[in-house]
Amino acid sequence: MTSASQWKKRGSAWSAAARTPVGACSVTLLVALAALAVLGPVLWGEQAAAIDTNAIGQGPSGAHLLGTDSLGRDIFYRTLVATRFSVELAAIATAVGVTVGLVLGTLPSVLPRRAGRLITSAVDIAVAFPGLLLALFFAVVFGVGTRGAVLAIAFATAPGFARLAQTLAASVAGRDYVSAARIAGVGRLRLLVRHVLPNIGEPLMVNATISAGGALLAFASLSFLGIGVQAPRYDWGRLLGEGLDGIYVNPAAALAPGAAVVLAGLAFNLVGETVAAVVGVRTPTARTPARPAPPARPAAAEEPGVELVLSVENLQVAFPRPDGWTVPVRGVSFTVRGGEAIGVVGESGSGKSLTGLAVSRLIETPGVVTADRLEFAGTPLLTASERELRELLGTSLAMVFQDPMSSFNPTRRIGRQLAEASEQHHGLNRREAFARAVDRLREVRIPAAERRARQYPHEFSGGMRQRAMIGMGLMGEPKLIIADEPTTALDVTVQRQVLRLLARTRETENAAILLISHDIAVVAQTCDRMLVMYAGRVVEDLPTADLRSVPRHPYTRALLAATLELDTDRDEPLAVIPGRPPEPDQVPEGCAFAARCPAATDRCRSEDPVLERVDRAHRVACWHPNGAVAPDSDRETAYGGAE
Ligand SMILES: Nc1ncnc2c1ncn2[C@@H]1O[C@H](COP(=O)(O)OP(=O)(O)OP(=O)(O)O)[C@@H](O)[C@H]1O
Repeated sequence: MTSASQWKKRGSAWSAAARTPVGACSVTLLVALAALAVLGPVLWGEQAAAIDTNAIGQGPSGAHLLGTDSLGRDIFYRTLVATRFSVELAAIATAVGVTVGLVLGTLPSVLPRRAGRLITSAVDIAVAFPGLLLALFFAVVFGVGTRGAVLAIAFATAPGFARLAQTLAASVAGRDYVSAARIAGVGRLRLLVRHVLPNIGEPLMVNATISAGGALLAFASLSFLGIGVQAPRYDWGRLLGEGLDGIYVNPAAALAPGAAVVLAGLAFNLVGETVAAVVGVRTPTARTPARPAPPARPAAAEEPGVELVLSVENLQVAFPRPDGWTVPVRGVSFTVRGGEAIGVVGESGSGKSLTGLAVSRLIETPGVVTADRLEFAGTPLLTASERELRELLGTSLAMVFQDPMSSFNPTRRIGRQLAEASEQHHGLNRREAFARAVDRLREVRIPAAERRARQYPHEFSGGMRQRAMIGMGLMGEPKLIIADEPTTALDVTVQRQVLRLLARTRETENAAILLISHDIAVVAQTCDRMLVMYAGRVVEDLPTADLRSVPRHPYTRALLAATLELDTDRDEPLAVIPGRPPEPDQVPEGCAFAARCPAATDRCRSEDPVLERVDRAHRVACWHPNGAVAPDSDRETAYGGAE
C-alpha cells in the first residue's frame, strides 16, 4: 500500500469517527473550547474586568446574565474569559507530567538494571496513591500559587504515565524490528528514541488527552481550595470558590464555572476516546514474576574440535511461572562450522525459535538463558560485556524473522534502518551508510534500490521486505545468519527466491546459516545438516544427504513420513504422528517422545536418552536408535522410513 492510500485510509477513519455520536460531541465541544480560549479574552476581557460598585453581588438580570461578584464584575464574561487560562494551565501541567512520566518510564530500559529497578519501584509506590492526594501533597511542597499548582499536578500525573510508558515500551521491546535493531548492535538510547518511542506515541497521545481533562479538574480543585491560582488572576476553580461564598444569593455564580469545568473535562475525555477508537489503542498489562534458579538437565554429546562459528552446549531457556519454572529449551547442544547450513526442524513448540533467540541473546528478562558453553566466533556470549556483544553481534550475526511485516520499524525508511548499523559499527557518516544500504539492497536484488531505500516498509512487498532483511544482515560481514521460518509468510515462488538468496549469500559471504523451519523438505533442499528438536531438546543431528537412508530416531522418521512431497501418492492418507508433544512444563520422565513412540520400552519411559554419536556426523538421543528392539506393546509401527 502506498503512503497516499494509507493517509487516505486514516483520513476516512477520522471522518467516520467524527460522525459517531461520541465523535460529533467531542468535535463540537473541542471546537467551542478552542474558540472560547482564543477569542474569550480578546472579545470580553474588558467587560470581565470592569468593576461596578453599583452592582455588587447581584443575581442574574438582563444586564448581567449570571449576576455579578463581590466587586460588581460580570460573572458570565469572567467565566468565558477564564477558559483560556484554565485550559492553558491544564495543558502545561499535562505536558510537564507526560514528559516527566515518559522520562521515568523509559529510563529503566537505558539505565543499568539496579538503577532501573529503583526507578520502577518508586513509580510503583507513587502509582498506588490517588492522584488528587499526590497533587495536594506536591502543592504544599512547591508552595501556594499558579506555578506550584502546575508542578503539583504535573508530578501527580507523572507516575501514571511512567507506568504506561514502561508497559508500552515492554510490549514493543519484543517486536521483531526491535530485535533486528538490537542484533544490528544499535545502542539502548538510540533503540529507545528511534524504535520504541515512535511506536508507542499514539497510545501515549490518547492518554495525555484524557489526562488533560483530569488536570483541568485537579487545577479547579486546587484553585477552589485557595492553593492554586491567586488573585487578581482567575481560572474556573477560583471563580467556583468565589461563587460558593454567595451561593444562597446567586447560585449561578458557582454553577457556571462548575459547568465549564465539567464540559471542558468532558471535551478532553471524549476527544481521547475518539482518538483511541481511530488508532485502535489497547493498553497491555505488565508481568514481573519471581526468579529462582532454573533446574539443570544433563549435557549432551560434544562435537570434535573444528573451527567453529557457533558452539552451543547444554543450552537451556527458562521462564518463571507463578508456581515455578517452565523450561522450553532443555539442554540443547550443537555446533555450526563456517559456511555450513544447518536446518532446525520439529513440531510447533519444540523450542526452535527460542534456541535461535537465545543464540542471538534476544531472550528478554524474566526469561533466563544458561549454557555450559555458548560461543559465537570464539566469544563466550553469556559472559561478554554488553559492548562486546553489540560489536560482535552487530557486525557478524544476521537475523531474519518469520513475519516480514514486523521485521522493520514501520515509522522509518528502509534505507535508514539498514544504514543504522553501519553508522554505529563502521564509523560511516549518514551519507556513506545510506550508500552502503543502497548497495546492499542491490545485492539482494531489490529493483530500483536507490528509490526503494527511501520508501517505508509498508511500500515493500512481503518478499522484498524479507530480502531487505537479509540485506540488513549483509551491512556487516555476517559469519552466521539465523533465519527463523523466513519463508512461512510468503507464497511459493517468493519462498524459492528467498531461499535461493540465502544460499547465494552463504556462497558469496561464506556465512553459515541456521535455518529454523517446520518444513523438512525446505531444510533437506537447503541445508547440509539437520537438527531435529522435540520437547526442547535435539533428538537427532544428521546430514541431510542421509535423510532418506539413515534417520535413526523414530521421531525423525515420523516427521519424514508426514512430509508431503511431489512423489507422494495423493490417494494414500498422509501419515500423521499420533498424539501431541508435551507442554514444556509437563515433560514426562524418561524420553519425552516415549508416549508417541511405537518402539518405546520401559527404559524409554524411565530414563532420558542422551544425544550420542552413532557415527562421525550423526548423533541421536534414543535408546533404540537402530529400531532393533521390539516394542513392548502390540501397537503397529505407525511410520515408514528405513530401519
Ligand atoms: N516468553 C515465554 N514465556 C513462556 N513460555 C514461552 C515463552 N516463549 C516461548 N515459550 C514456550 O516455549 C515453547 C517453545 O517455543 P518456540 O517459539 O521456541 O517454539 P517453536 O519450536 O519455534 O514453535 P513454532 O514453530 O510454533 O514457532 C512453546 O511451548 C512456547 O509456548
